Amino acid sequence: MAVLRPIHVLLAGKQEYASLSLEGTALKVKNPKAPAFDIPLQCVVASSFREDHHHLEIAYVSRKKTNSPYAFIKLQGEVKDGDREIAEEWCRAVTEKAYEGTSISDYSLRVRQNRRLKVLVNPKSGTGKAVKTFVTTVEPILRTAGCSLDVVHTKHSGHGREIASEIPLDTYDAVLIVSGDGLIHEVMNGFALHSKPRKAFAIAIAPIPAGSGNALSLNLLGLKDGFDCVAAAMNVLKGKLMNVDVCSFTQNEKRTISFMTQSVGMLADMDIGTDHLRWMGDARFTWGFLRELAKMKPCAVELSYKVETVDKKKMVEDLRERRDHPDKTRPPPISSEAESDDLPLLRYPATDTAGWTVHKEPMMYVYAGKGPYVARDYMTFPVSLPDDGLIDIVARGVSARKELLTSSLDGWANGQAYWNENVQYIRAHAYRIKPLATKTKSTLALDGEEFPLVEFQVEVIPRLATLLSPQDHYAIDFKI
Ligand SMILES: Nc1ncnc2c1ncn2[C@@H]1O[C@H](COP(=O)(O)OP(=O)(O)OP(=O)(O)O)[C@@H](O)[C@H]1O
Repeated sequence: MAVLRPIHVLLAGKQEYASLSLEGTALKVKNPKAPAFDIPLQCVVASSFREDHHHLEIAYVSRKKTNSPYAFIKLQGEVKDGDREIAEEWCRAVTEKAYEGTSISDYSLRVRQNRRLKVLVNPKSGTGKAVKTFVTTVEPILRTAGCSLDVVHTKHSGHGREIASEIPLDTYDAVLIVSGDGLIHEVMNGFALHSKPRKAFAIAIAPIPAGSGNALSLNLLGLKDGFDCVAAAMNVLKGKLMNVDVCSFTQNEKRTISFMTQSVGMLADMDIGTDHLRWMGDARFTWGFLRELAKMKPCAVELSYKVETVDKKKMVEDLRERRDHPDKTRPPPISSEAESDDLPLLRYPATDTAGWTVHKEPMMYVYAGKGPYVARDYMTFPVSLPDDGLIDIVARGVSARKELLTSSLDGWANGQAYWNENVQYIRAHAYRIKPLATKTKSTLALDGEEFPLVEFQVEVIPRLATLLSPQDHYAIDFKI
């Protein structure tokens, strides 16, 4: 493009003009008396020119070092006389290029600039810093990018569900959840109560990690960026729409949406038993695990499942295929036009038992879910796929305390516990849990929230929910 010849700018604090030029997928900034540097276009938030002050601004995010978190930076200066007549068009072209490629052609909902966002901030999540994090870190990025924001601070437990159940359709491009996984669970269950649930689920959800576990954020952004609110804000601006499976959890004929995990046994006790320690951040899970390890209490439940595969090598192969060939292996989106507005009926009524495998031996825990991470350092489902219509189940046999300790804490951090022979890893269409002993108190955790441990069934609703994601698969840090 002709206007994208280099532009010359006197940057703040400098004596000589720097040249800014677009080279490939980056803006190159060359200062006469300082090393040149690149700003990758994918990191550019906005580029603008104010004619009255001849002032140019490039807003972008960058890391100081390879492993440091992202920071939001504004490069500002006065445009040289002679370049001013092209400055406005130059900035517009740079911004346009910075948002190019953020749509994926076969997903009809195009990612747009200036997104319209409903923002839910939970003042009580995690270490209680959600409001401050949003105002100081996230909001400036979104406003600079020209997003429109409708911000609500949740006032009580259940408030997120109420808002989501009445959310107007065709008004927001995404719902931002400045909290942890609990508020995401609420919003999805609010969508399920909406008068047009399928259409509500088509509104993308984007997490801003301000909770303690932040599993969804880890699954979308990876271990390095999963707790980085600047990276999460960039996902809000540039993330692609990713359709993901959710689970339909039925207990006493009541249906609840579970987007992440269900657990019984020691891992549920570890999660629910440390809820009052949210101020500790995710260190609470390690503390809780050690506490449960001291008790070594197996859980007495019957697990039955409609299996797809138990072949661990095959599941790794499927993961590799999905990662290496996302376009070939991604199932087509479910067209909201062709479907009814309602949620699908259950495919597996309680009477359906043919072809189900039943497992009654004592176990330390049963953990089922979608998405590799359940918390930082806890990659429980390393081979999980977002949209295969299946749920991954981990059933941990009873073993010696020492073996459980060494294989778990180390093995979960990098997912290698997957290969442990005491870990049965099942990929299923649906499963059921029936408590066998009524005297031992046991816990059921659904997306990290406590539920009564009475009989329940889980089956997958394929690709019902929509997320914003930098890539259209989970961020996979599992060595395969
Ligand atoms: N104003 C409020 N007062 C009390 N509770 C609230 C309020 N707003 C939301 N909640 C509740 O706070 C709970 C905890 O939030 P959330 O799960 O998002 O954070 P977290 O537990 O710190 O993080 P994570 O689930 O990732 O570990 C949610 O279940 C939600 O219902």
